[in-house]
Amino acid sequence: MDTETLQTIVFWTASILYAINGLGIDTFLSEASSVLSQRAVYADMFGFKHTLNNFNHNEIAQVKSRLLGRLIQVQGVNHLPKIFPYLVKRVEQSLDEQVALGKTRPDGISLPVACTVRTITSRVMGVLFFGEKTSSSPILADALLRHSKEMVSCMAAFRITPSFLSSGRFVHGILTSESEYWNGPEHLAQTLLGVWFAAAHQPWMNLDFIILQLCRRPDIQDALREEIDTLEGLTYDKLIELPLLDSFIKETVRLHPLDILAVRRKALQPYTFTSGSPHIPAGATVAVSSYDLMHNSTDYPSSNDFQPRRFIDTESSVRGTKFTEVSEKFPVWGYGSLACPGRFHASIVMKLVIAHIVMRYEMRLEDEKARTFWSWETFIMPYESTRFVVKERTP
Ligand code: HEM
Repeated sequence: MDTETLQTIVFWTASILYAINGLGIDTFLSEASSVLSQRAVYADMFGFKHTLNNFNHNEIAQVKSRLLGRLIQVQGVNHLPKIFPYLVKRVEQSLDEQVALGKTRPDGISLPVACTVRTITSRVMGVLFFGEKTSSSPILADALLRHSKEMVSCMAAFRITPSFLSSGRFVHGILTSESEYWNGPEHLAQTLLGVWFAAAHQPWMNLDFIILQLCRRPDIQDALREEIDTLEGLTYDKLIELPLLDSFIKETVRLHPLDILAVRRKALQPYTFTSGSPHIPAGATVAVSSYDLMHNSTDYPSSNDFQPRRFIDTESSVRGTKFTEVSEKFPVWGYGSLACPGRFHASIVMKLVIAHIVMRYEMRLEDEKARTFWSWETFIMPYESTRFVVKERTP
């Protein structure tokens, strides 16, 4: 794909999806702000309208519903340095647990990449969401781990279920017996689980691709060790500033985004952009091609090459930009006022997990030829069966 994909019209199973890069994300979002809904996209994608009552799935952008996001982004980030030591403890503990579950081989311990990073990420995020004590309950920890997996299964199921079967009354009636269930604390819990899904689902998949990259590149493992070794004691402030770690993560995510589209918005009414095109019918989804934006050869010279130091060394405009930065050149966090409020949480958890794994183990793929990812619609997903071998480093 290239930037000409702007006017690409992709016919999807039920709705029409337009990839619009030529307008620029700013124009696309500001011009059509009164008719485009982010929430309606996720409601369709995850089937919320079938399972959540009182959920205004066609909302455009109200201050009240953004409150949680604002809290995460402002208050949540302010608290990260204080929570950091508890996160470190949980990473160490869950890494030990996962390694103990691995298969011993003459050259190390073999572990499934996806299951290992998913479990560690979920355990660490659990501390952020529920505190050290509550999140250490094995029942809660397992339920949290299962939740995002089951959400993804529901998402796939609702995409293929005939609409009369997945209608709100049918499924909701079974789940709740049409009671007041969703109006009380359970409604609050459901909202929290919505944010939990946002937090638990994506970081582990990014980490999966990062571990695969590290396995293929022992030189990067060494370079990261050298960088982390320069720190005297791992603190939040020091970890977020490590340039190679940040650039390496950002480059891996640039080349392996989980979705080749970004900033998806559903048109609640028909809309024609002032330039005269494109015309978006009501019910269609509009998005930008993150693939094209992140392969643009002006910002990313030799854009298909993996360059772990790209954001440190390049002469292009992306030099010095950080993983957590929201930009048209890196739209994985979305864009504008609805951009992901949890990106600082995601970044610190990912950095902590990588730092601990590379400092304790050397790693490689169990089978160099194993398939590592598959795609579904516009999504790219890690294979569950890919394994890596970790070997304890000698100090
Ligand atoms: C690598 C990990 C993550 C990625 C790639 C990611 C990406 C995104 C994207 C693309 C959006 C939609 C933005 C838009 O449509 O413009 C979003 C929304 C959101 N994310 Fe994340 N996210 C990640 C981790 C997290 C974490 C750890 C949290 C919570 C601590 C979180 C909480 C949220 C919430 C609450 C929203 C909805 C915001 C709103 O509607 O105002 N995300 N995320």
